[in-house]
Amino acid sequence: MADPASVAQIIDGKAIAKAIHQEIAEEVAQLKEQHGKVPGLAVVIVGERKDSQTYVRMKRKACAEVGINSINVDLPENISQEELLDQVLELNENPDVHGILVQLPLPKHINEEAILNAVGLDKDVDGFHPLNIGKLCMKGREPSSIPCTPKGCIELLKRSKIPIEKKKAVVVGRSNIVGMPAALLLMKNDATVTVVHSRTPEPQDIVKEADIVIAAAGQPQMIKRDWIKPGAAVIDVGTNAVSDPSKKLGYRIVGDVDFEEVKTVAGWISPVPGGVGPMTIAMLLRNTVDCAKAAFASGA
Ligand SMILES: Nc1nc2c(c(=O)[nH]1)N[C@@H](CN(C=O)c1ccc(C(=O)N[C@@H](CCC(=O)O)C(=O)O)cc1)CN2
Repeated sequence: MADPASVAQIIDGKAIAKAIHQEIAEEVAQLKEQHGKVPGLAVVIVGERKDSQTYVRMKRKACAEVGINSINVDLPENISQEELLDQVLELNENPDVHGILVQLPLPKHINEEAILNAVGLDKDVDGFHPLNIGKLCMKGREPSSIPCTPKGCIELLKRSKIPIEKKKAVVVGRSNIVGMPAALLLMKNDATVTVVHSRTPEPQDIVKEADIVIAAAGQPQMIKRDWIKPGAAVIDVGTNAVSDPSKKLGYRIVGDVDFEEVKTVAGWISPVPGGVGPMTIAMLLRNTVDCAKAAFASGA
């Protein structure tokens, strides 16, 4: 039985995201008053993947709730590379669109890199354009947008008053959309950062040294109690569906962290669901409003 005195503080991502939605709704109302127009986000989805459909529905609903105009672009699975590219180029030219989000993953026959490179820098609300990622790598450079999930992780730490500067941070996973940019962002915030991945020998020995752990490996409940330094902050990015016949859908979502075990040793822990996921969407709204503000300021 866990000692209740040693149970971690739960980082309530849902509540933090709700507060951010409220802040954004107020900003959008002000923009409408000042400029007579609201930010517009094009949410592009290709195909029928159930998980992507769910995330896109959540993004469109969040836009509606805060007053952002969501421009829905639903495309068939068999769309060609050229047709998709044309859609993105058209959105780049549309003055009512301030942000373009192409839901990932794309079908296998589409060259993801070519599509993400085509999103205009000033509308890159996902922060996946190579120039934005390049600027994230460099000292003294500011990307126009920062990828939503890693930005959400940092926001969770900051709003929970967890110090980052001078701390040892370990990122588990090196994906383009989470692990790699999360490591860069932690470094920008003056943490000392190590990345462990599927080819790292004995990753638990490295994770055990961390004051801050960002788990983004895509491996259900991989991180156990004995991987974690007592008092560490553990941010779980995993969204893994595991079979659970007792659930209506036949599965449930778990993170990369064994929550029940790790909460008995960590100082802070973000749950799944209700941790980083809602922050991904809150940061998308944030990036959209920031892109719109830059466009309005430039007279667009
Ligand atoms: N273009 C992009 N594609 C993808 C991104 C992204 O940032 N940009 N990230 C992921 C998926 N994702 C957003 O698209 C995302 C994942 C999870 C959640 C979320 O709120 N999850 C809930 C649980 C939901 C459930 O029960 O299924 C939670 O954690 O509480 C939001 C967004 C891949 N693609």
